[in-house]
Amino acid sequence: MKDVLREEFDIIKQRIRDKPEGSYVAYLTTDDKKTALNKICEKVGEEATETILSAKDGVKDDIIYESADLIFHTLVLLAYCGVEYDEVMDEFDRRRKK
Ligand SMILES: N=c1c2ncn([C@@H]3O[C@H](COP(=O)(O)OP(=O)(O)OP(=O)(O)O)[C@@H](O)[C@H]3O)c2ncn1[C@@H]1O[C@H](COP(=O)(O)O)[C@@H](O)[C@H]1O
Repeated sequence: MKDVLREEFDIIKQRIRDKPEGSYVAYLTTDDKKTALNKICEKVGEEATETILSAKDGVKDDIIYESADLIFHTLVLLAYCGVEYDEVMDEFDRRRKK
């Protein structure tokens, strides 16, 4: 099965590295480290709140849309902090009840 999240993570890393014109990820990550981290964390917090509100409203399409925003910004945070996708997957694997 195609691993869309892994592919997305690789694109995010490429955008952080190359900072192409018009890239949203580049916009979030181009400032000095403290500012960039604040910008990313603010988005993660905002999207978490929107996900919670959508769950409470109970509209499935909104929950999907907002949680995709949350997961996307979490991937940006991980990539910016130098965490590899596989390191998070390994942690899930470690927790899995065998
Ligand atoms: N998956 C995403 C993605 N998900 C969300 N976003 C952006 O995240 C921002 C979310 O901000 P807001 O919540 O304020 O905006 P909103 O969701 O439109 O509005 P509300 O939820 O507030 O109603 C928007 O600007 C979205 O465009 C994304 N921006 C980019 N990607 C992917 O990331 C990769 C790199 O993108 P670029 O860096 O733009 O090249 C590409 O594969 C893109 O498809």
